[in-house]
Amino acid sequence: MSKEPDRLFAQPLAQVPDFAFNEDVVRVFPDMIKRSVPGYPTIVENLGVLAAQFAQPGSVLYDLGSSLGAVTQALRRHVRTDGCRVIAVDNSAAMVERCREYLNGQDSMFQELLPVEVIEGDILALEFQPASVVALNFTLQFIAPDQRTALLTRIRQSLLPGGALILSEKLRFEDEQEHALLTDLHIAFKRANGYSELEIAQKRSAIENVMKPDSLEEHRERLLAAGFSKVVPWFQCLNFASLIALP
Ligand SMILES: Nc1ncnc2c1ncn2[C@@H]1O[C@H](C[S@+](CC[C@H]([NH3+])C(=O)[O-])CC(=O)[O-])[C@@H](O)[C@H]1O
Ligand SMILES: O=C(O)C(=O)Cc1ccccc1
Repeated sequence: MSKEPDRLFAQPLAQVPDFAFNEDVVRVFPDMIKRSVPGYPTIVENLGVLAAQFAQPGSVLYDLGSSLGAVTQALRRHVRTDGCRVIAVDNSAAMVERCREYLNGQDSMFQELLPVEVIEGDILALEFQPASVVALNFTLQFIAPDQRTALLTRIRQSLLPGGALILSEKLRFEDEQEHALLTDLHIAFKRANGYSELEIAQKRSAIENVMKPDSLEEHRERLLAAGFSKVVPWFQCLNFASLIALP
C-alpha cells in the first residue's frame, strides 16, 4: 500500500477543480481517507466481520466503489463461507489499476483467499448477480441524488434471503445546530490529523459539487422505498455512519 502523504490541497490554488478520483488522488488515497474519515479503519475491518454473518454459501459479495480494495481485503480476512467470491467495481481507471496490483500481490502470497474479480465500470450500469453481501462504503454519496433510489432498488432485488447491504456515508443533519457542531468537530478531527486550514478549505470546495450527503432520515426512507425491510445503524463517529439494510 502506498504510504505517500496527502498534500494535494496544501498549496493555494487559483481555482480549486472539482474533486476526481484521478492518478494524483490514487497515489495518496490510503492516507487521505484515513486522515479525513473518522472511524474509517474500524468501519472497514468490522465490515468484514459483519459480512461474515450474512455471507451465504456459493454467492457473490459486492464491493461497490471499491477504490483500492480495502473492503475487498477485509472480506477476504473475515469471510469463510464456502464458494463465495468477491466482485469489486469502480469507475476510476486509476483506482482499478492500482487495486488489481494490490490484490494480485495478495493472490500470489496466499492460496486460500476468496476469488476476486475487479471490474472497471459504472455501478449504475451493472447487471447484478444474486448476492448475499453488498458493500457501499462511502460510494453512494458520489452517485447523483436522482439515481440513488433506482440503484438501491436494483441492489435490493439482487439480495438473497439472509443477506445484507452495508451502507457507509458522510451524514448531513436536519437540525442546523447538530449539523454545525458535527461539521466543526469533523474539521477538528482533520486538523488533529495534520491538515492545515487551507487544505481543509480547498478540499471542502473541491468536494462540494461532487459529493452530496443525505441525512440518516433520508437514508432510512430511501432504503425502505427501495424495498428493504429494516435499517439498523451499527456505527457512527462524528458525521460519518454505517448502516445495515436487510432485504
Ligand atoms: N458510478 C460509479 N461507479 C463505480 N464507482 C464509482 C462511481 N462513482 C464513484 N465511484 C467510486 O467510488 C469510490 C468512492 S471512495 C470509496 C472508498 C472505498 N469503498 C473504501 O472503503 O476504501 C469514497 C471516498 O473517497 O470518500 C471512488 O473510488 C470512485 O471512483
Ligand atoms: O474529506 C472530507 O471532508 C470528506 O468528507 C471525506 C472524503 C474522503 C476522501 C475523498 C473525498 C471525501
